[in-house]
This record gives sequence, structure tokens and C-alpha cells, in this order.
Amino acid sequence: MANISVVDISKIGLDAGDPSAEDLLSVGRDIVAAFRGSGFAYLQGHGVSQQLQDKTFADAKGFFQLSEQEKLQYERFVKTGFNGYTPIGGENNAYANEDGAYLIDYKECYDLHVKGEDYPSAVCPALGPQLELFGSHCCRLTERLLAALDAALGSGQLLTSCHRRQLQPGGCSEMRVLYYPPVPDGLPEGTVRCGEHTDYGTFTLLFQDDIGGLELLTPDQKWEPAAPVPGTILVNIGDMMELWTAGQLRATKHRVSVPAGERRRAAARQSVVFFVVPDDKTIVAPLSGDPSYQPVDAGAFLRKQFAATYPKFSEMRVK
Ligand SMILES: O=C(O)CCC(=O)C(=O)O
Ligand SMILES: [Fe+2]
Repeated sequence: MANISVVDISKIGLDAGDPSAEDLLSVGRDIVAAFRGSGFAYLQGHGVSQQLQDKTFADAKGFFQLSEQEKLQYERFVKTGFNGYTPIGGENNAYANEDGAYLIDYKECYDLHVKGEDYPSAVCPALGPQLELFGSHCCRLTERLLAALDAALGSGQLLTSCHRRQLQPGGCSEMRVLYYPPVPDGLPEGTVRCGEHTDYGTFTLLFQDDIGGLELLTPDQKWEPAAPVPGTILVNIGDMMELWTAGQLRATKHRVSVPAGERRRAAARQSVVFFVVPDDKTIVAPLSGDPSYQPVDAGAFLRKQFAATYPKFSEMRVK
């Protein structure tokens, strides 16, 4: 089991009133301390209700259990724009096995990036509105987490202000529901559910079911499980936060492997991910002013990563 700290954020969680500056600072310091260890933290006392999570998982499952033909009517970057369905093999974190064979991620997902567009209303009316609702809770929590990080990192309101458009009331940074189908025999050696990668944005909120398989790469290059801890959200640093902190907080590599054992391979896995990404055109550079890092345009970086992992992104027909 990876060494990931549990941080109690109830003083700034959604069940707390408006957090005081003192609470933001103390919780922010705890989160930063946890991030320094592993780049990950389990957040307890977040206030995103279990009922809301369960309904979101159930609605997502309802969508993924539709026929491939129904889901492909909403294929992301092909039939739709930034919102939509990605089938198995549609997004891959480029990696190869020992024979040099290129492997695909054995996963499906549905993304909601732009509110109100291209929802799969004809085949799964519940999904779009439910993701909007879930996203709005994640946005409110994210606002508090950004304020806490601003306080702990001494960055004034810089982080908060770089996410303003993403976090407008009811807005969605990038909600993604993932479905990892049962793993059949006969896939190429080394196939995993989600290949190793870092996340591209500021940080990521991850809700996972109890199947397991998520692993992170430790500083001594070992893969260790980031097992689900009931009642918590797992949060991890993305590439933009690593740059803002000049590498003091690391975007840790992670992947979703196929758990050993027949029963686990036969079980589908679900997760819900909320990628917090800076507003488009944000120029990210170390808060400390460290000149040894090149500033990066966060939106351009995101598109570059999409182009590298999504074969269909570069030929996007729907703009
Ligand atoms: O499904 C998971 O547990 C992790 C997924 C992930 O890392 C991602 O979508 O970036
Ligand atoms: Fe990830």
C-alpha cells in the first residue's frame, strides 16, 4: 500500500459554513504536507454526500451498459466536441510492453467538459444532469481547496483567480466517469486498465469503487496500490501544480492495473474523476519566480496532451 496521508478537511468541507482564513491556512498546510510525501492525499470530511456519489455511479453504469452502437452516437471528438463517449482504445497513454507492442487502455469513459452540450439525452437522460449536479459540488469543494492551497503556498489569490471561469456557479472543470469492463483473457501481455501517466492540470479529485487497481509510482520506482478508503476523496497533483511549485510538489505517475485473480478480472470497475484545470490562456510559471522553468500556456498544454493520447482529437470533425 502506498504511503498516502489521510487529511481531515471538515473545517473547510461542504458541510462547514464559510471557512475562516485561519481554517483555510491550517487545512491547506496539512494538504501540502501530504502532497509533499506522495503527490496524493485522501481527503476526509469533504461533504460530497455518499448518496450523490452513489447516484452518479449508478447513472454512469446505466450509460455504459447500453449497446456500443448507442454509446458511439456520442463519440467524443467524432460525433460530439469535448463532451462525449470514448470507447476502449479511444484514449491511450502511449506505452509499450516488453515486445515493444503498443498497448491500449482497457477502459471506456464519458466526459462532461462544457455544460449543456451534446448530452446523451436520447439514450440516457439522467447522465448529463447528474454529472452537472455532481460537478457543481466538486466545483464548490475545489474553490475551497484552491483557497486553502493559496493560503498555504503564500500565493495570495493567484490559484483561485486562475480557475475562475472553470469554477463559475454550476460550471464543470472536467468531469469524467470511467468504466473498466471485465478483462477478457488473451489481451497482449502488459495490458492495463489505464496506462501510466500524470494528470495534466492543477489537481484531480478521484472517487473510486471498492474493486481497486489504482497504483502510484513511488520515488524508488515501485508501483504501489492507492487502495480505496471509504468516505474519502483521493486527490493528486497534476503537471500545472508541479510547475507552479517548481517541482516541490510532484505530479506522481499512476495507472490502473488489472487486479490478480479470476473474480477481480471478471468484475467491472468504476471511478469518477474531476480534473481541475486552469482557465484557458493561463500562463503557468513557478510561484517562487524560479527562472529555470519555462512558463507554460495551460490550455495549449492540455491540447498537446489530447493530441498525443487521443487519435481522434487531431482529426476532430466537430469543433
Ligand atoms: O480510474 C482511476 O482510478 C484513475 C483514472 C485516472 O488516473 C485518470 O483518468 O486520469
Ligand atoms: Fe490520472
